[in-house]
Amino acid sequence: MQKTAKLALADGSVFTGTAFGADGEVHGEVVFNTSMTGYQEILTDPSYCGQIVTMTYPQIGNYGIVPEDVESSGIALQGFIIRELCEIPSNYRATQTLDEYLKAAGVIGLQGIDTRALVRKIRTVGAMTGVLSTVDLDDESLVKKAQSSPQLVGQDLVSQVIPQSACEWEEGLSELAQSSSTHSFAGNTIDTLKENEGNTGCDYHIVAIDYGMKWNIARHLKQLGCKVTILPGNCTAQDVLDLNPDGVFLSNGPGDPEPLTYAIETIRGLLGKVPIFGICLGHQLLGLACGCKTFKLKFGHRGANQPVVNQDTGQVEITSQNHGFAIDPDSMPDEVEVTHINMNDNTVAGLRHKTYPAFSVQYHPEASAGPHDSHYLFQQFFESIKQAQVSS
Ligand SMILES: NC(=O)CC[C@H](N)C(=O)O
Repeated sequence: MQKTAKLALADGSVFTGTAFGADGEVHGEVVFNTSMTGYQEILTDPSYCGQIVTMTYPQIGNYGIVPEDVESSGIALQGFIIRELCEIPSNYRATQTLDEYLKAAGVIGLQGIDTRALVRKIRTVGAMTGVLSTVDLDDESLVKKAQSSPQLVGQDLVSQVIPQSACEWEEGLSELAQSSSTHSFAGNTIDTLKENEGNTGCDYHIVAIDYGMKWNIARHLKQLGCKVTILPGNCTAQDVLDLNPDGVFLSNGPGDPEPLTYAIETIRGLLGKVPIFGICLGHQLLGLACGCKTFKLKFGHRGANQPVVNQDTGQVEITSQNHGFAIDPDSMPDEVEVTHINMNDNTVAGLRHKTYPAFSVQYHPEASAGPHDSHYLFQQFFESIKQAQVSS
């Protein structure tokens, strides 16, 4: 029997559809993702903590759930909204349907609403707080709850998703990921790249500071030959330096970067002492540590086809993105320069410190899901480590 679920937004609108996944009630910032594939990677990306995610692609669930494709140990997002659930997936790798997966994880799903109308509203009004419920179906009550639920700005959501302790990361890319990555390396496999380009990270010890890291980043670093030590996002600069790393990686993560003063302080303590590479939240935190400011975008960038232009080469990369905040270019101190720009709205998509070996991007070179155009950034990180070692 079909069960009703409702989404109410803080602006007073209510969307009524059919429930799938778990029962209950949640609140969160309602955002949308335009990727045609990758719902499993989106569900398990810890950066969505505190958010209710709507997919714009009309049918979701077609290839089921594959245990080895997860980006973290669980689902951090609050709720999942789609136009239509595919109930009979077709994929030899799948072990579960999307419905079964969300039920087991206790995550509420809503299907059968006009997701295009919802996305147009978010684009017009901006990302809003919403309440998703299968238990309270009273419109007025739900709208009131949406209006009184906390906003995402100003909250520290990282503390909800960071690992409890340090660990060594041992997993490389899956065989399938390795073979599909070959396209993006101009016909080279990762192994031939290692042989041809010499030191592509082999033997480097990378400390990855985990603010809610997508596992495919660690898989890439491992696959490229690094020893990868993961430290929780609340570590100190001394914790990192005690491990004597060759390079430090700053991960993606959820929510507003500005309240994360402990992370910003740690990065300040590392700048100039060790080469740094940051992705997404890691990029925003590096910027803040260098003296930049961040601001909230109207509705963010979440999808797998965001065009970014590299200011050094003039080349355009098609990138995977998931963020709601960005670096304010007017706040940049002289020591920092913009390296990449998002071509949809000219926001800052990459930066570099002019004197210290430290750079970062607002998007996801590890893809998962998405194109592999930006994989070269891992090589760039290794190059900056090599140069730092030569000149020291
Ligand atoms: N994927 C991420 O790291 C997201 C960064 C940050 N939480 C934002 O929304 O902008």
